[in-house]
Amino acid sequence: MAPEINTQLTGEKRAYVTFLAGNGDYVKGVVGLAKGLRKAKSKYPLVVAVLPDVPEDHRKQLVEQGCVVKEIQPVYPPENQTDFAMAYYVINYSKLRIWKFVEYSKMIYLDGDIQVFDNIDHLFDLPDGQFYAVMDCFCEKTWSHSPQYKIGYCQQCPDKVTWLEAELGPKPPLYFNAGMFVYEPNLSTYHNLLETLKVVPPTSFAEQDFLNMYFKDIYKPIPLAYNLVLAMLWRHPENVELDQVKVVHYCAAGSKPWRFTGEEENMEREDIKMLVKKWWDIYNDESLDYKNLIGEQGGNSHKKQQTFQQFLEALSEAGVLQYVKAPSAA
Ligand SMILES: O=c1ccn([C@@H]2O[C@H](COP(=O)(O)OP(=O)(O)O)[C@@H](O)[C@H]2O)c(=O)[nH]1
Ligand SMILES: OC[C@H]1O[C@H](O[C@@H]2[C@@H](O)[C@H](O)[C@@H](O)[C@H](O)[C@@H]2O)[C@H](O)[C@@H](O)[C@H]1O
Ligand SMILES: [Mn+2]
Repeated sequence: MAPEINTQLTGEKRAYVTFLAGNGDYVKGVVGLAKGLRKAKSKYPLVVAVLPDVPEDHRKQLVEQGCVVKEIQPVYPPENQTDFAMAYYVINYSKLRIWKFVEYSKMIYLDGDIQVFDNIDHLFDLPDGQFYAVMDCFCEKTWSHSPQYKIGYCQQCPDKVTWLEAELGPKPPLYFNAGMFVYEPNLSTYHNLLETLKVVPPTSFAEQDFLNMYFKDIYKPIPLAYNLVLAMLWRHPENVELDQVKVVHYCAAGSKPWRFTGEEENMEREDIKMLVKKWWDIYNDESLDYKNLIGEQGGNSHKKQQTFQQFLEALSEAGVLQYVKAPSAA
């Protein structure tokens, strides 16, 4: 499809956004995500917030896949001795920079290890003023540091083990997985996030814990179909309707499709192997490459689009209209 101007005359600009750090293989995840959003016929672009260490050729790949690449500076937590659940989680605080993308009124954040298999554009129409995300699960070993894990309590099955308020204090508020969320960029929120971060001691799940603390009063759970944390398949199968799942989050140890070996625990499961194949089918589908879709439209509509873009630029310069020149659906 031709690159659409992501313009709504109401000034409501929307986009998906992901985060890329390092010169490693996560870029494959982001390319896969860009192609998955295109296959799901999303009408919004994919913005990629890249750290300075993302090499030029990775950035070029993303632009060639129709992504809007925006460089951000890292965000570090205060000096700490925290034993993060994964040592590399410390770079995930940089995700906080996406709150300053105020040229967009609403964004959906997706980790680079997420794939969108069905259109979820309707989530942009959720009421403003809330923070939407899917509830996480506390049953994996990555949670072994937590009181929840120690007593076998999980919000996914709150009646299985009673939370003993007398012993443990108040039950923890609902907790979301920070691999996917619907939010509104806002400069004062952005500055307040960074100021608050300076005085909050870091904890195991880094920015995920921080975001849960920060947004706990406006957090609204959305169905698991919008962010299937793979561990749910073996921890809470009764909560999963796999054929209804729209978004899959390859966060379980050993499940990243681009480095999948099938050797880690649970990776021999047929549903995991099916989901990894589904990811590869999109990644390898050349018909989903941005350049091939533009080619299909033929040059003339591309020419028309360029003229239209010049027209919009003129309106924008005149201050009549704000628009973001962006390809559609990444
Ligand atoms: O080396 C890295 C590690 C992480 N990420 C980004 O940070 C996100 C969060 O990390 P990850 O998904 O590995 O955490 P998990 O969801 O597996 O706990 C990734 O999806 C990527 O978007 C990245 O770009 N490079
Ligand atoms: O930096 C902390 C990360 O914490 C989260 O991942 C965790 C969490 O989901 C645990 O509940 C699982 O047990 C674990 O496997 C998984 O990696 C987010 O997915 C990621 O985006 C990022 O915020
Ligand atoms: Mn992830």
